[in-house]
Amino acid sequence: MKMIRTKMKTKEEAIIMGIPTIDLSMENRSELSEKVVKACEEFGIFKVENHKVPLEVVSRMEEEGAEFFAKPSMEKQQAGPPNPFGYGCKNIGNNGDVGELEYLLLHTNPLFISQTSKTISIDPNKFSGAVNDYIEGAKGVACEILELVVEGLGVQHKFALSNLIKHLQSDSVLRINHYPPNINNKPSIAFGEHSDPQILTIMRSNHVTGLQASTHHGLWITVPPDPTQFFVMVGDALQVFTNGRFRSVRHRVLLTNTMKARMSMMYFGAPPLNWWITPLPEIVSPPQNPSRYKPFTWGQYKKAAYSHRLGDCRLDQFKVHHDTPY
Ligand SMILES: C=C1C[C@]23C[C@@]1(O)CC[C@H]2[C@@]12CC[C@H](O)[C@@](C)(C(=O)O1)[C@H]2[C@@H]3C(=O)O
Ligand SMILES: O=C(O)CCC(=O)C(=O)O
Ligand SMILES: [Fe+2]
Repeated sequence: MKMIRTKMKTKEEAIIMGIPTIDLSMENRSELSEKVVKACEEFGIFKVENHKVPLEVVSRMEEEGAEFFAKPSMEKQQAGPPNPFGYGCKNIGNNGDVGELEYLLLHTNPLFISQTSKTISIDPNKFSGAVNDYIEGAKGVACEILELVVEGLGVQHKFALSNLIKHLQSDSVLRINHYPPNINNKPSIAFGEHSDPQILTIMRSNHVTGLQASTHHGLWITVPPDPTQFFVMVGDALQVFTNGRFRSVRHRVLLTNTMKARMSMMYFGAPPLNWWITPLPEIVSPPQNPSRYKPFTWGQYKKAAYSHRLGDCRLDQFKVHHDTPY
C-alpha cells in the first residue's frame, strides 16, 4: 500500500498560507492524488480550480436561489418547515440551534426535487432543472475528489468511495443558505461551528466573505470566497473511512459588516442509509492498526447526529477508545 505521510503545518504557516488550492487539470495523476490526500490530511478543506462544471449551471442555480429568497416570508414558509426537507429560517436542526440565515434543504433524489419544486417555484420545471443540473455538477466534483483520495491512499478499488454517492439510493443533500446583510457594526456568527456528518461537502458561494475553517491547531482561518470555483470539505464519514487519517473539518460562518447577502450552495455527498461506515480495508491492519471506530450504518449515524446539537463532536460515541484524539 502506498503511504504518503506529511508533516503538520505550524500554526503560523497555516495562517499565512491559507487553505490549499488544487488544480484539477494537472496532468500528472499521481502528483494530483498526492496533493488531494495531503490537503485532506493537513486542512480537511481546499479549493479546486479547473473543475468541469459549466458556469451557466452555477449561475442558473444562483438565480433560482436568489428568486426564491427574494419572495415574501409567507410564500417562503409554504415550502417549510425543513423537517426533514424544505425551507427553514433561523432554526438549525431540531435541538435549539439558531443562526442568522434562511435556507432550503433538499434531498438530491430527482423524484423528491420534482415534487418539492411545486412548493418552491411558480415554474417548478425551471427550478428542478436548475437544481438537478447543479447537483449533477457538484456530484461530479465530489466523485473526482473521492477517486483521487482512493488512488492517493493506495486503495485498490478506484470507485470504493465515489460509488457510494453515485448510488441511486444515495442520501446526499443540497442546502442553499441565504445570509442577510450584517448591518451591525460588529462581526457575528451566522452559522455556528460544526463538522458536516457526510462523506464530502462541495461548497460554492457568491462573493460575500463568511466561511471560516478551523486548523488542526484550533485557529480559525477565513476562506476567501471564489464564486467561479468550488471548495471541498472532509466530513465525519470520510474521517471514519480513513480510520482518522483525515479529520472532518470544523467550520462556521462569521459575517462581517457587509451590505450584501451571502448565498452558499452546499452539496453533502452521503451513502445510502443502509451502508456500513467502516474504515477501508486497506487502511486498517490489525492488530497494529485496528479500526478506531465501532461499525455503524449511515442511517444510524444520521439518527445519532440529528439528536445532537450543531457543535457537538458526534463521532465520539462511535470511537473504540474514547480517549483517542480522533
Ligand atoms: C443541529 C443540527 C443541524 C444538522 C443536524 C444537526 O442535528 C446536527 C448536524 C447538522 C448538519 C450540519 C451539516 C448540514 O448543514 C446538515 C444539513 C447536516 O446534514 O448536518 C445540518 C443539519 C440540519 O441543518 O438539519
Ligand atoms: O454557508 C457556508 O459557507 C457554510 C454553511 C455550512 O457549513 C452548512 O450549510 O453546513
Ligand atoms: Fe457545514
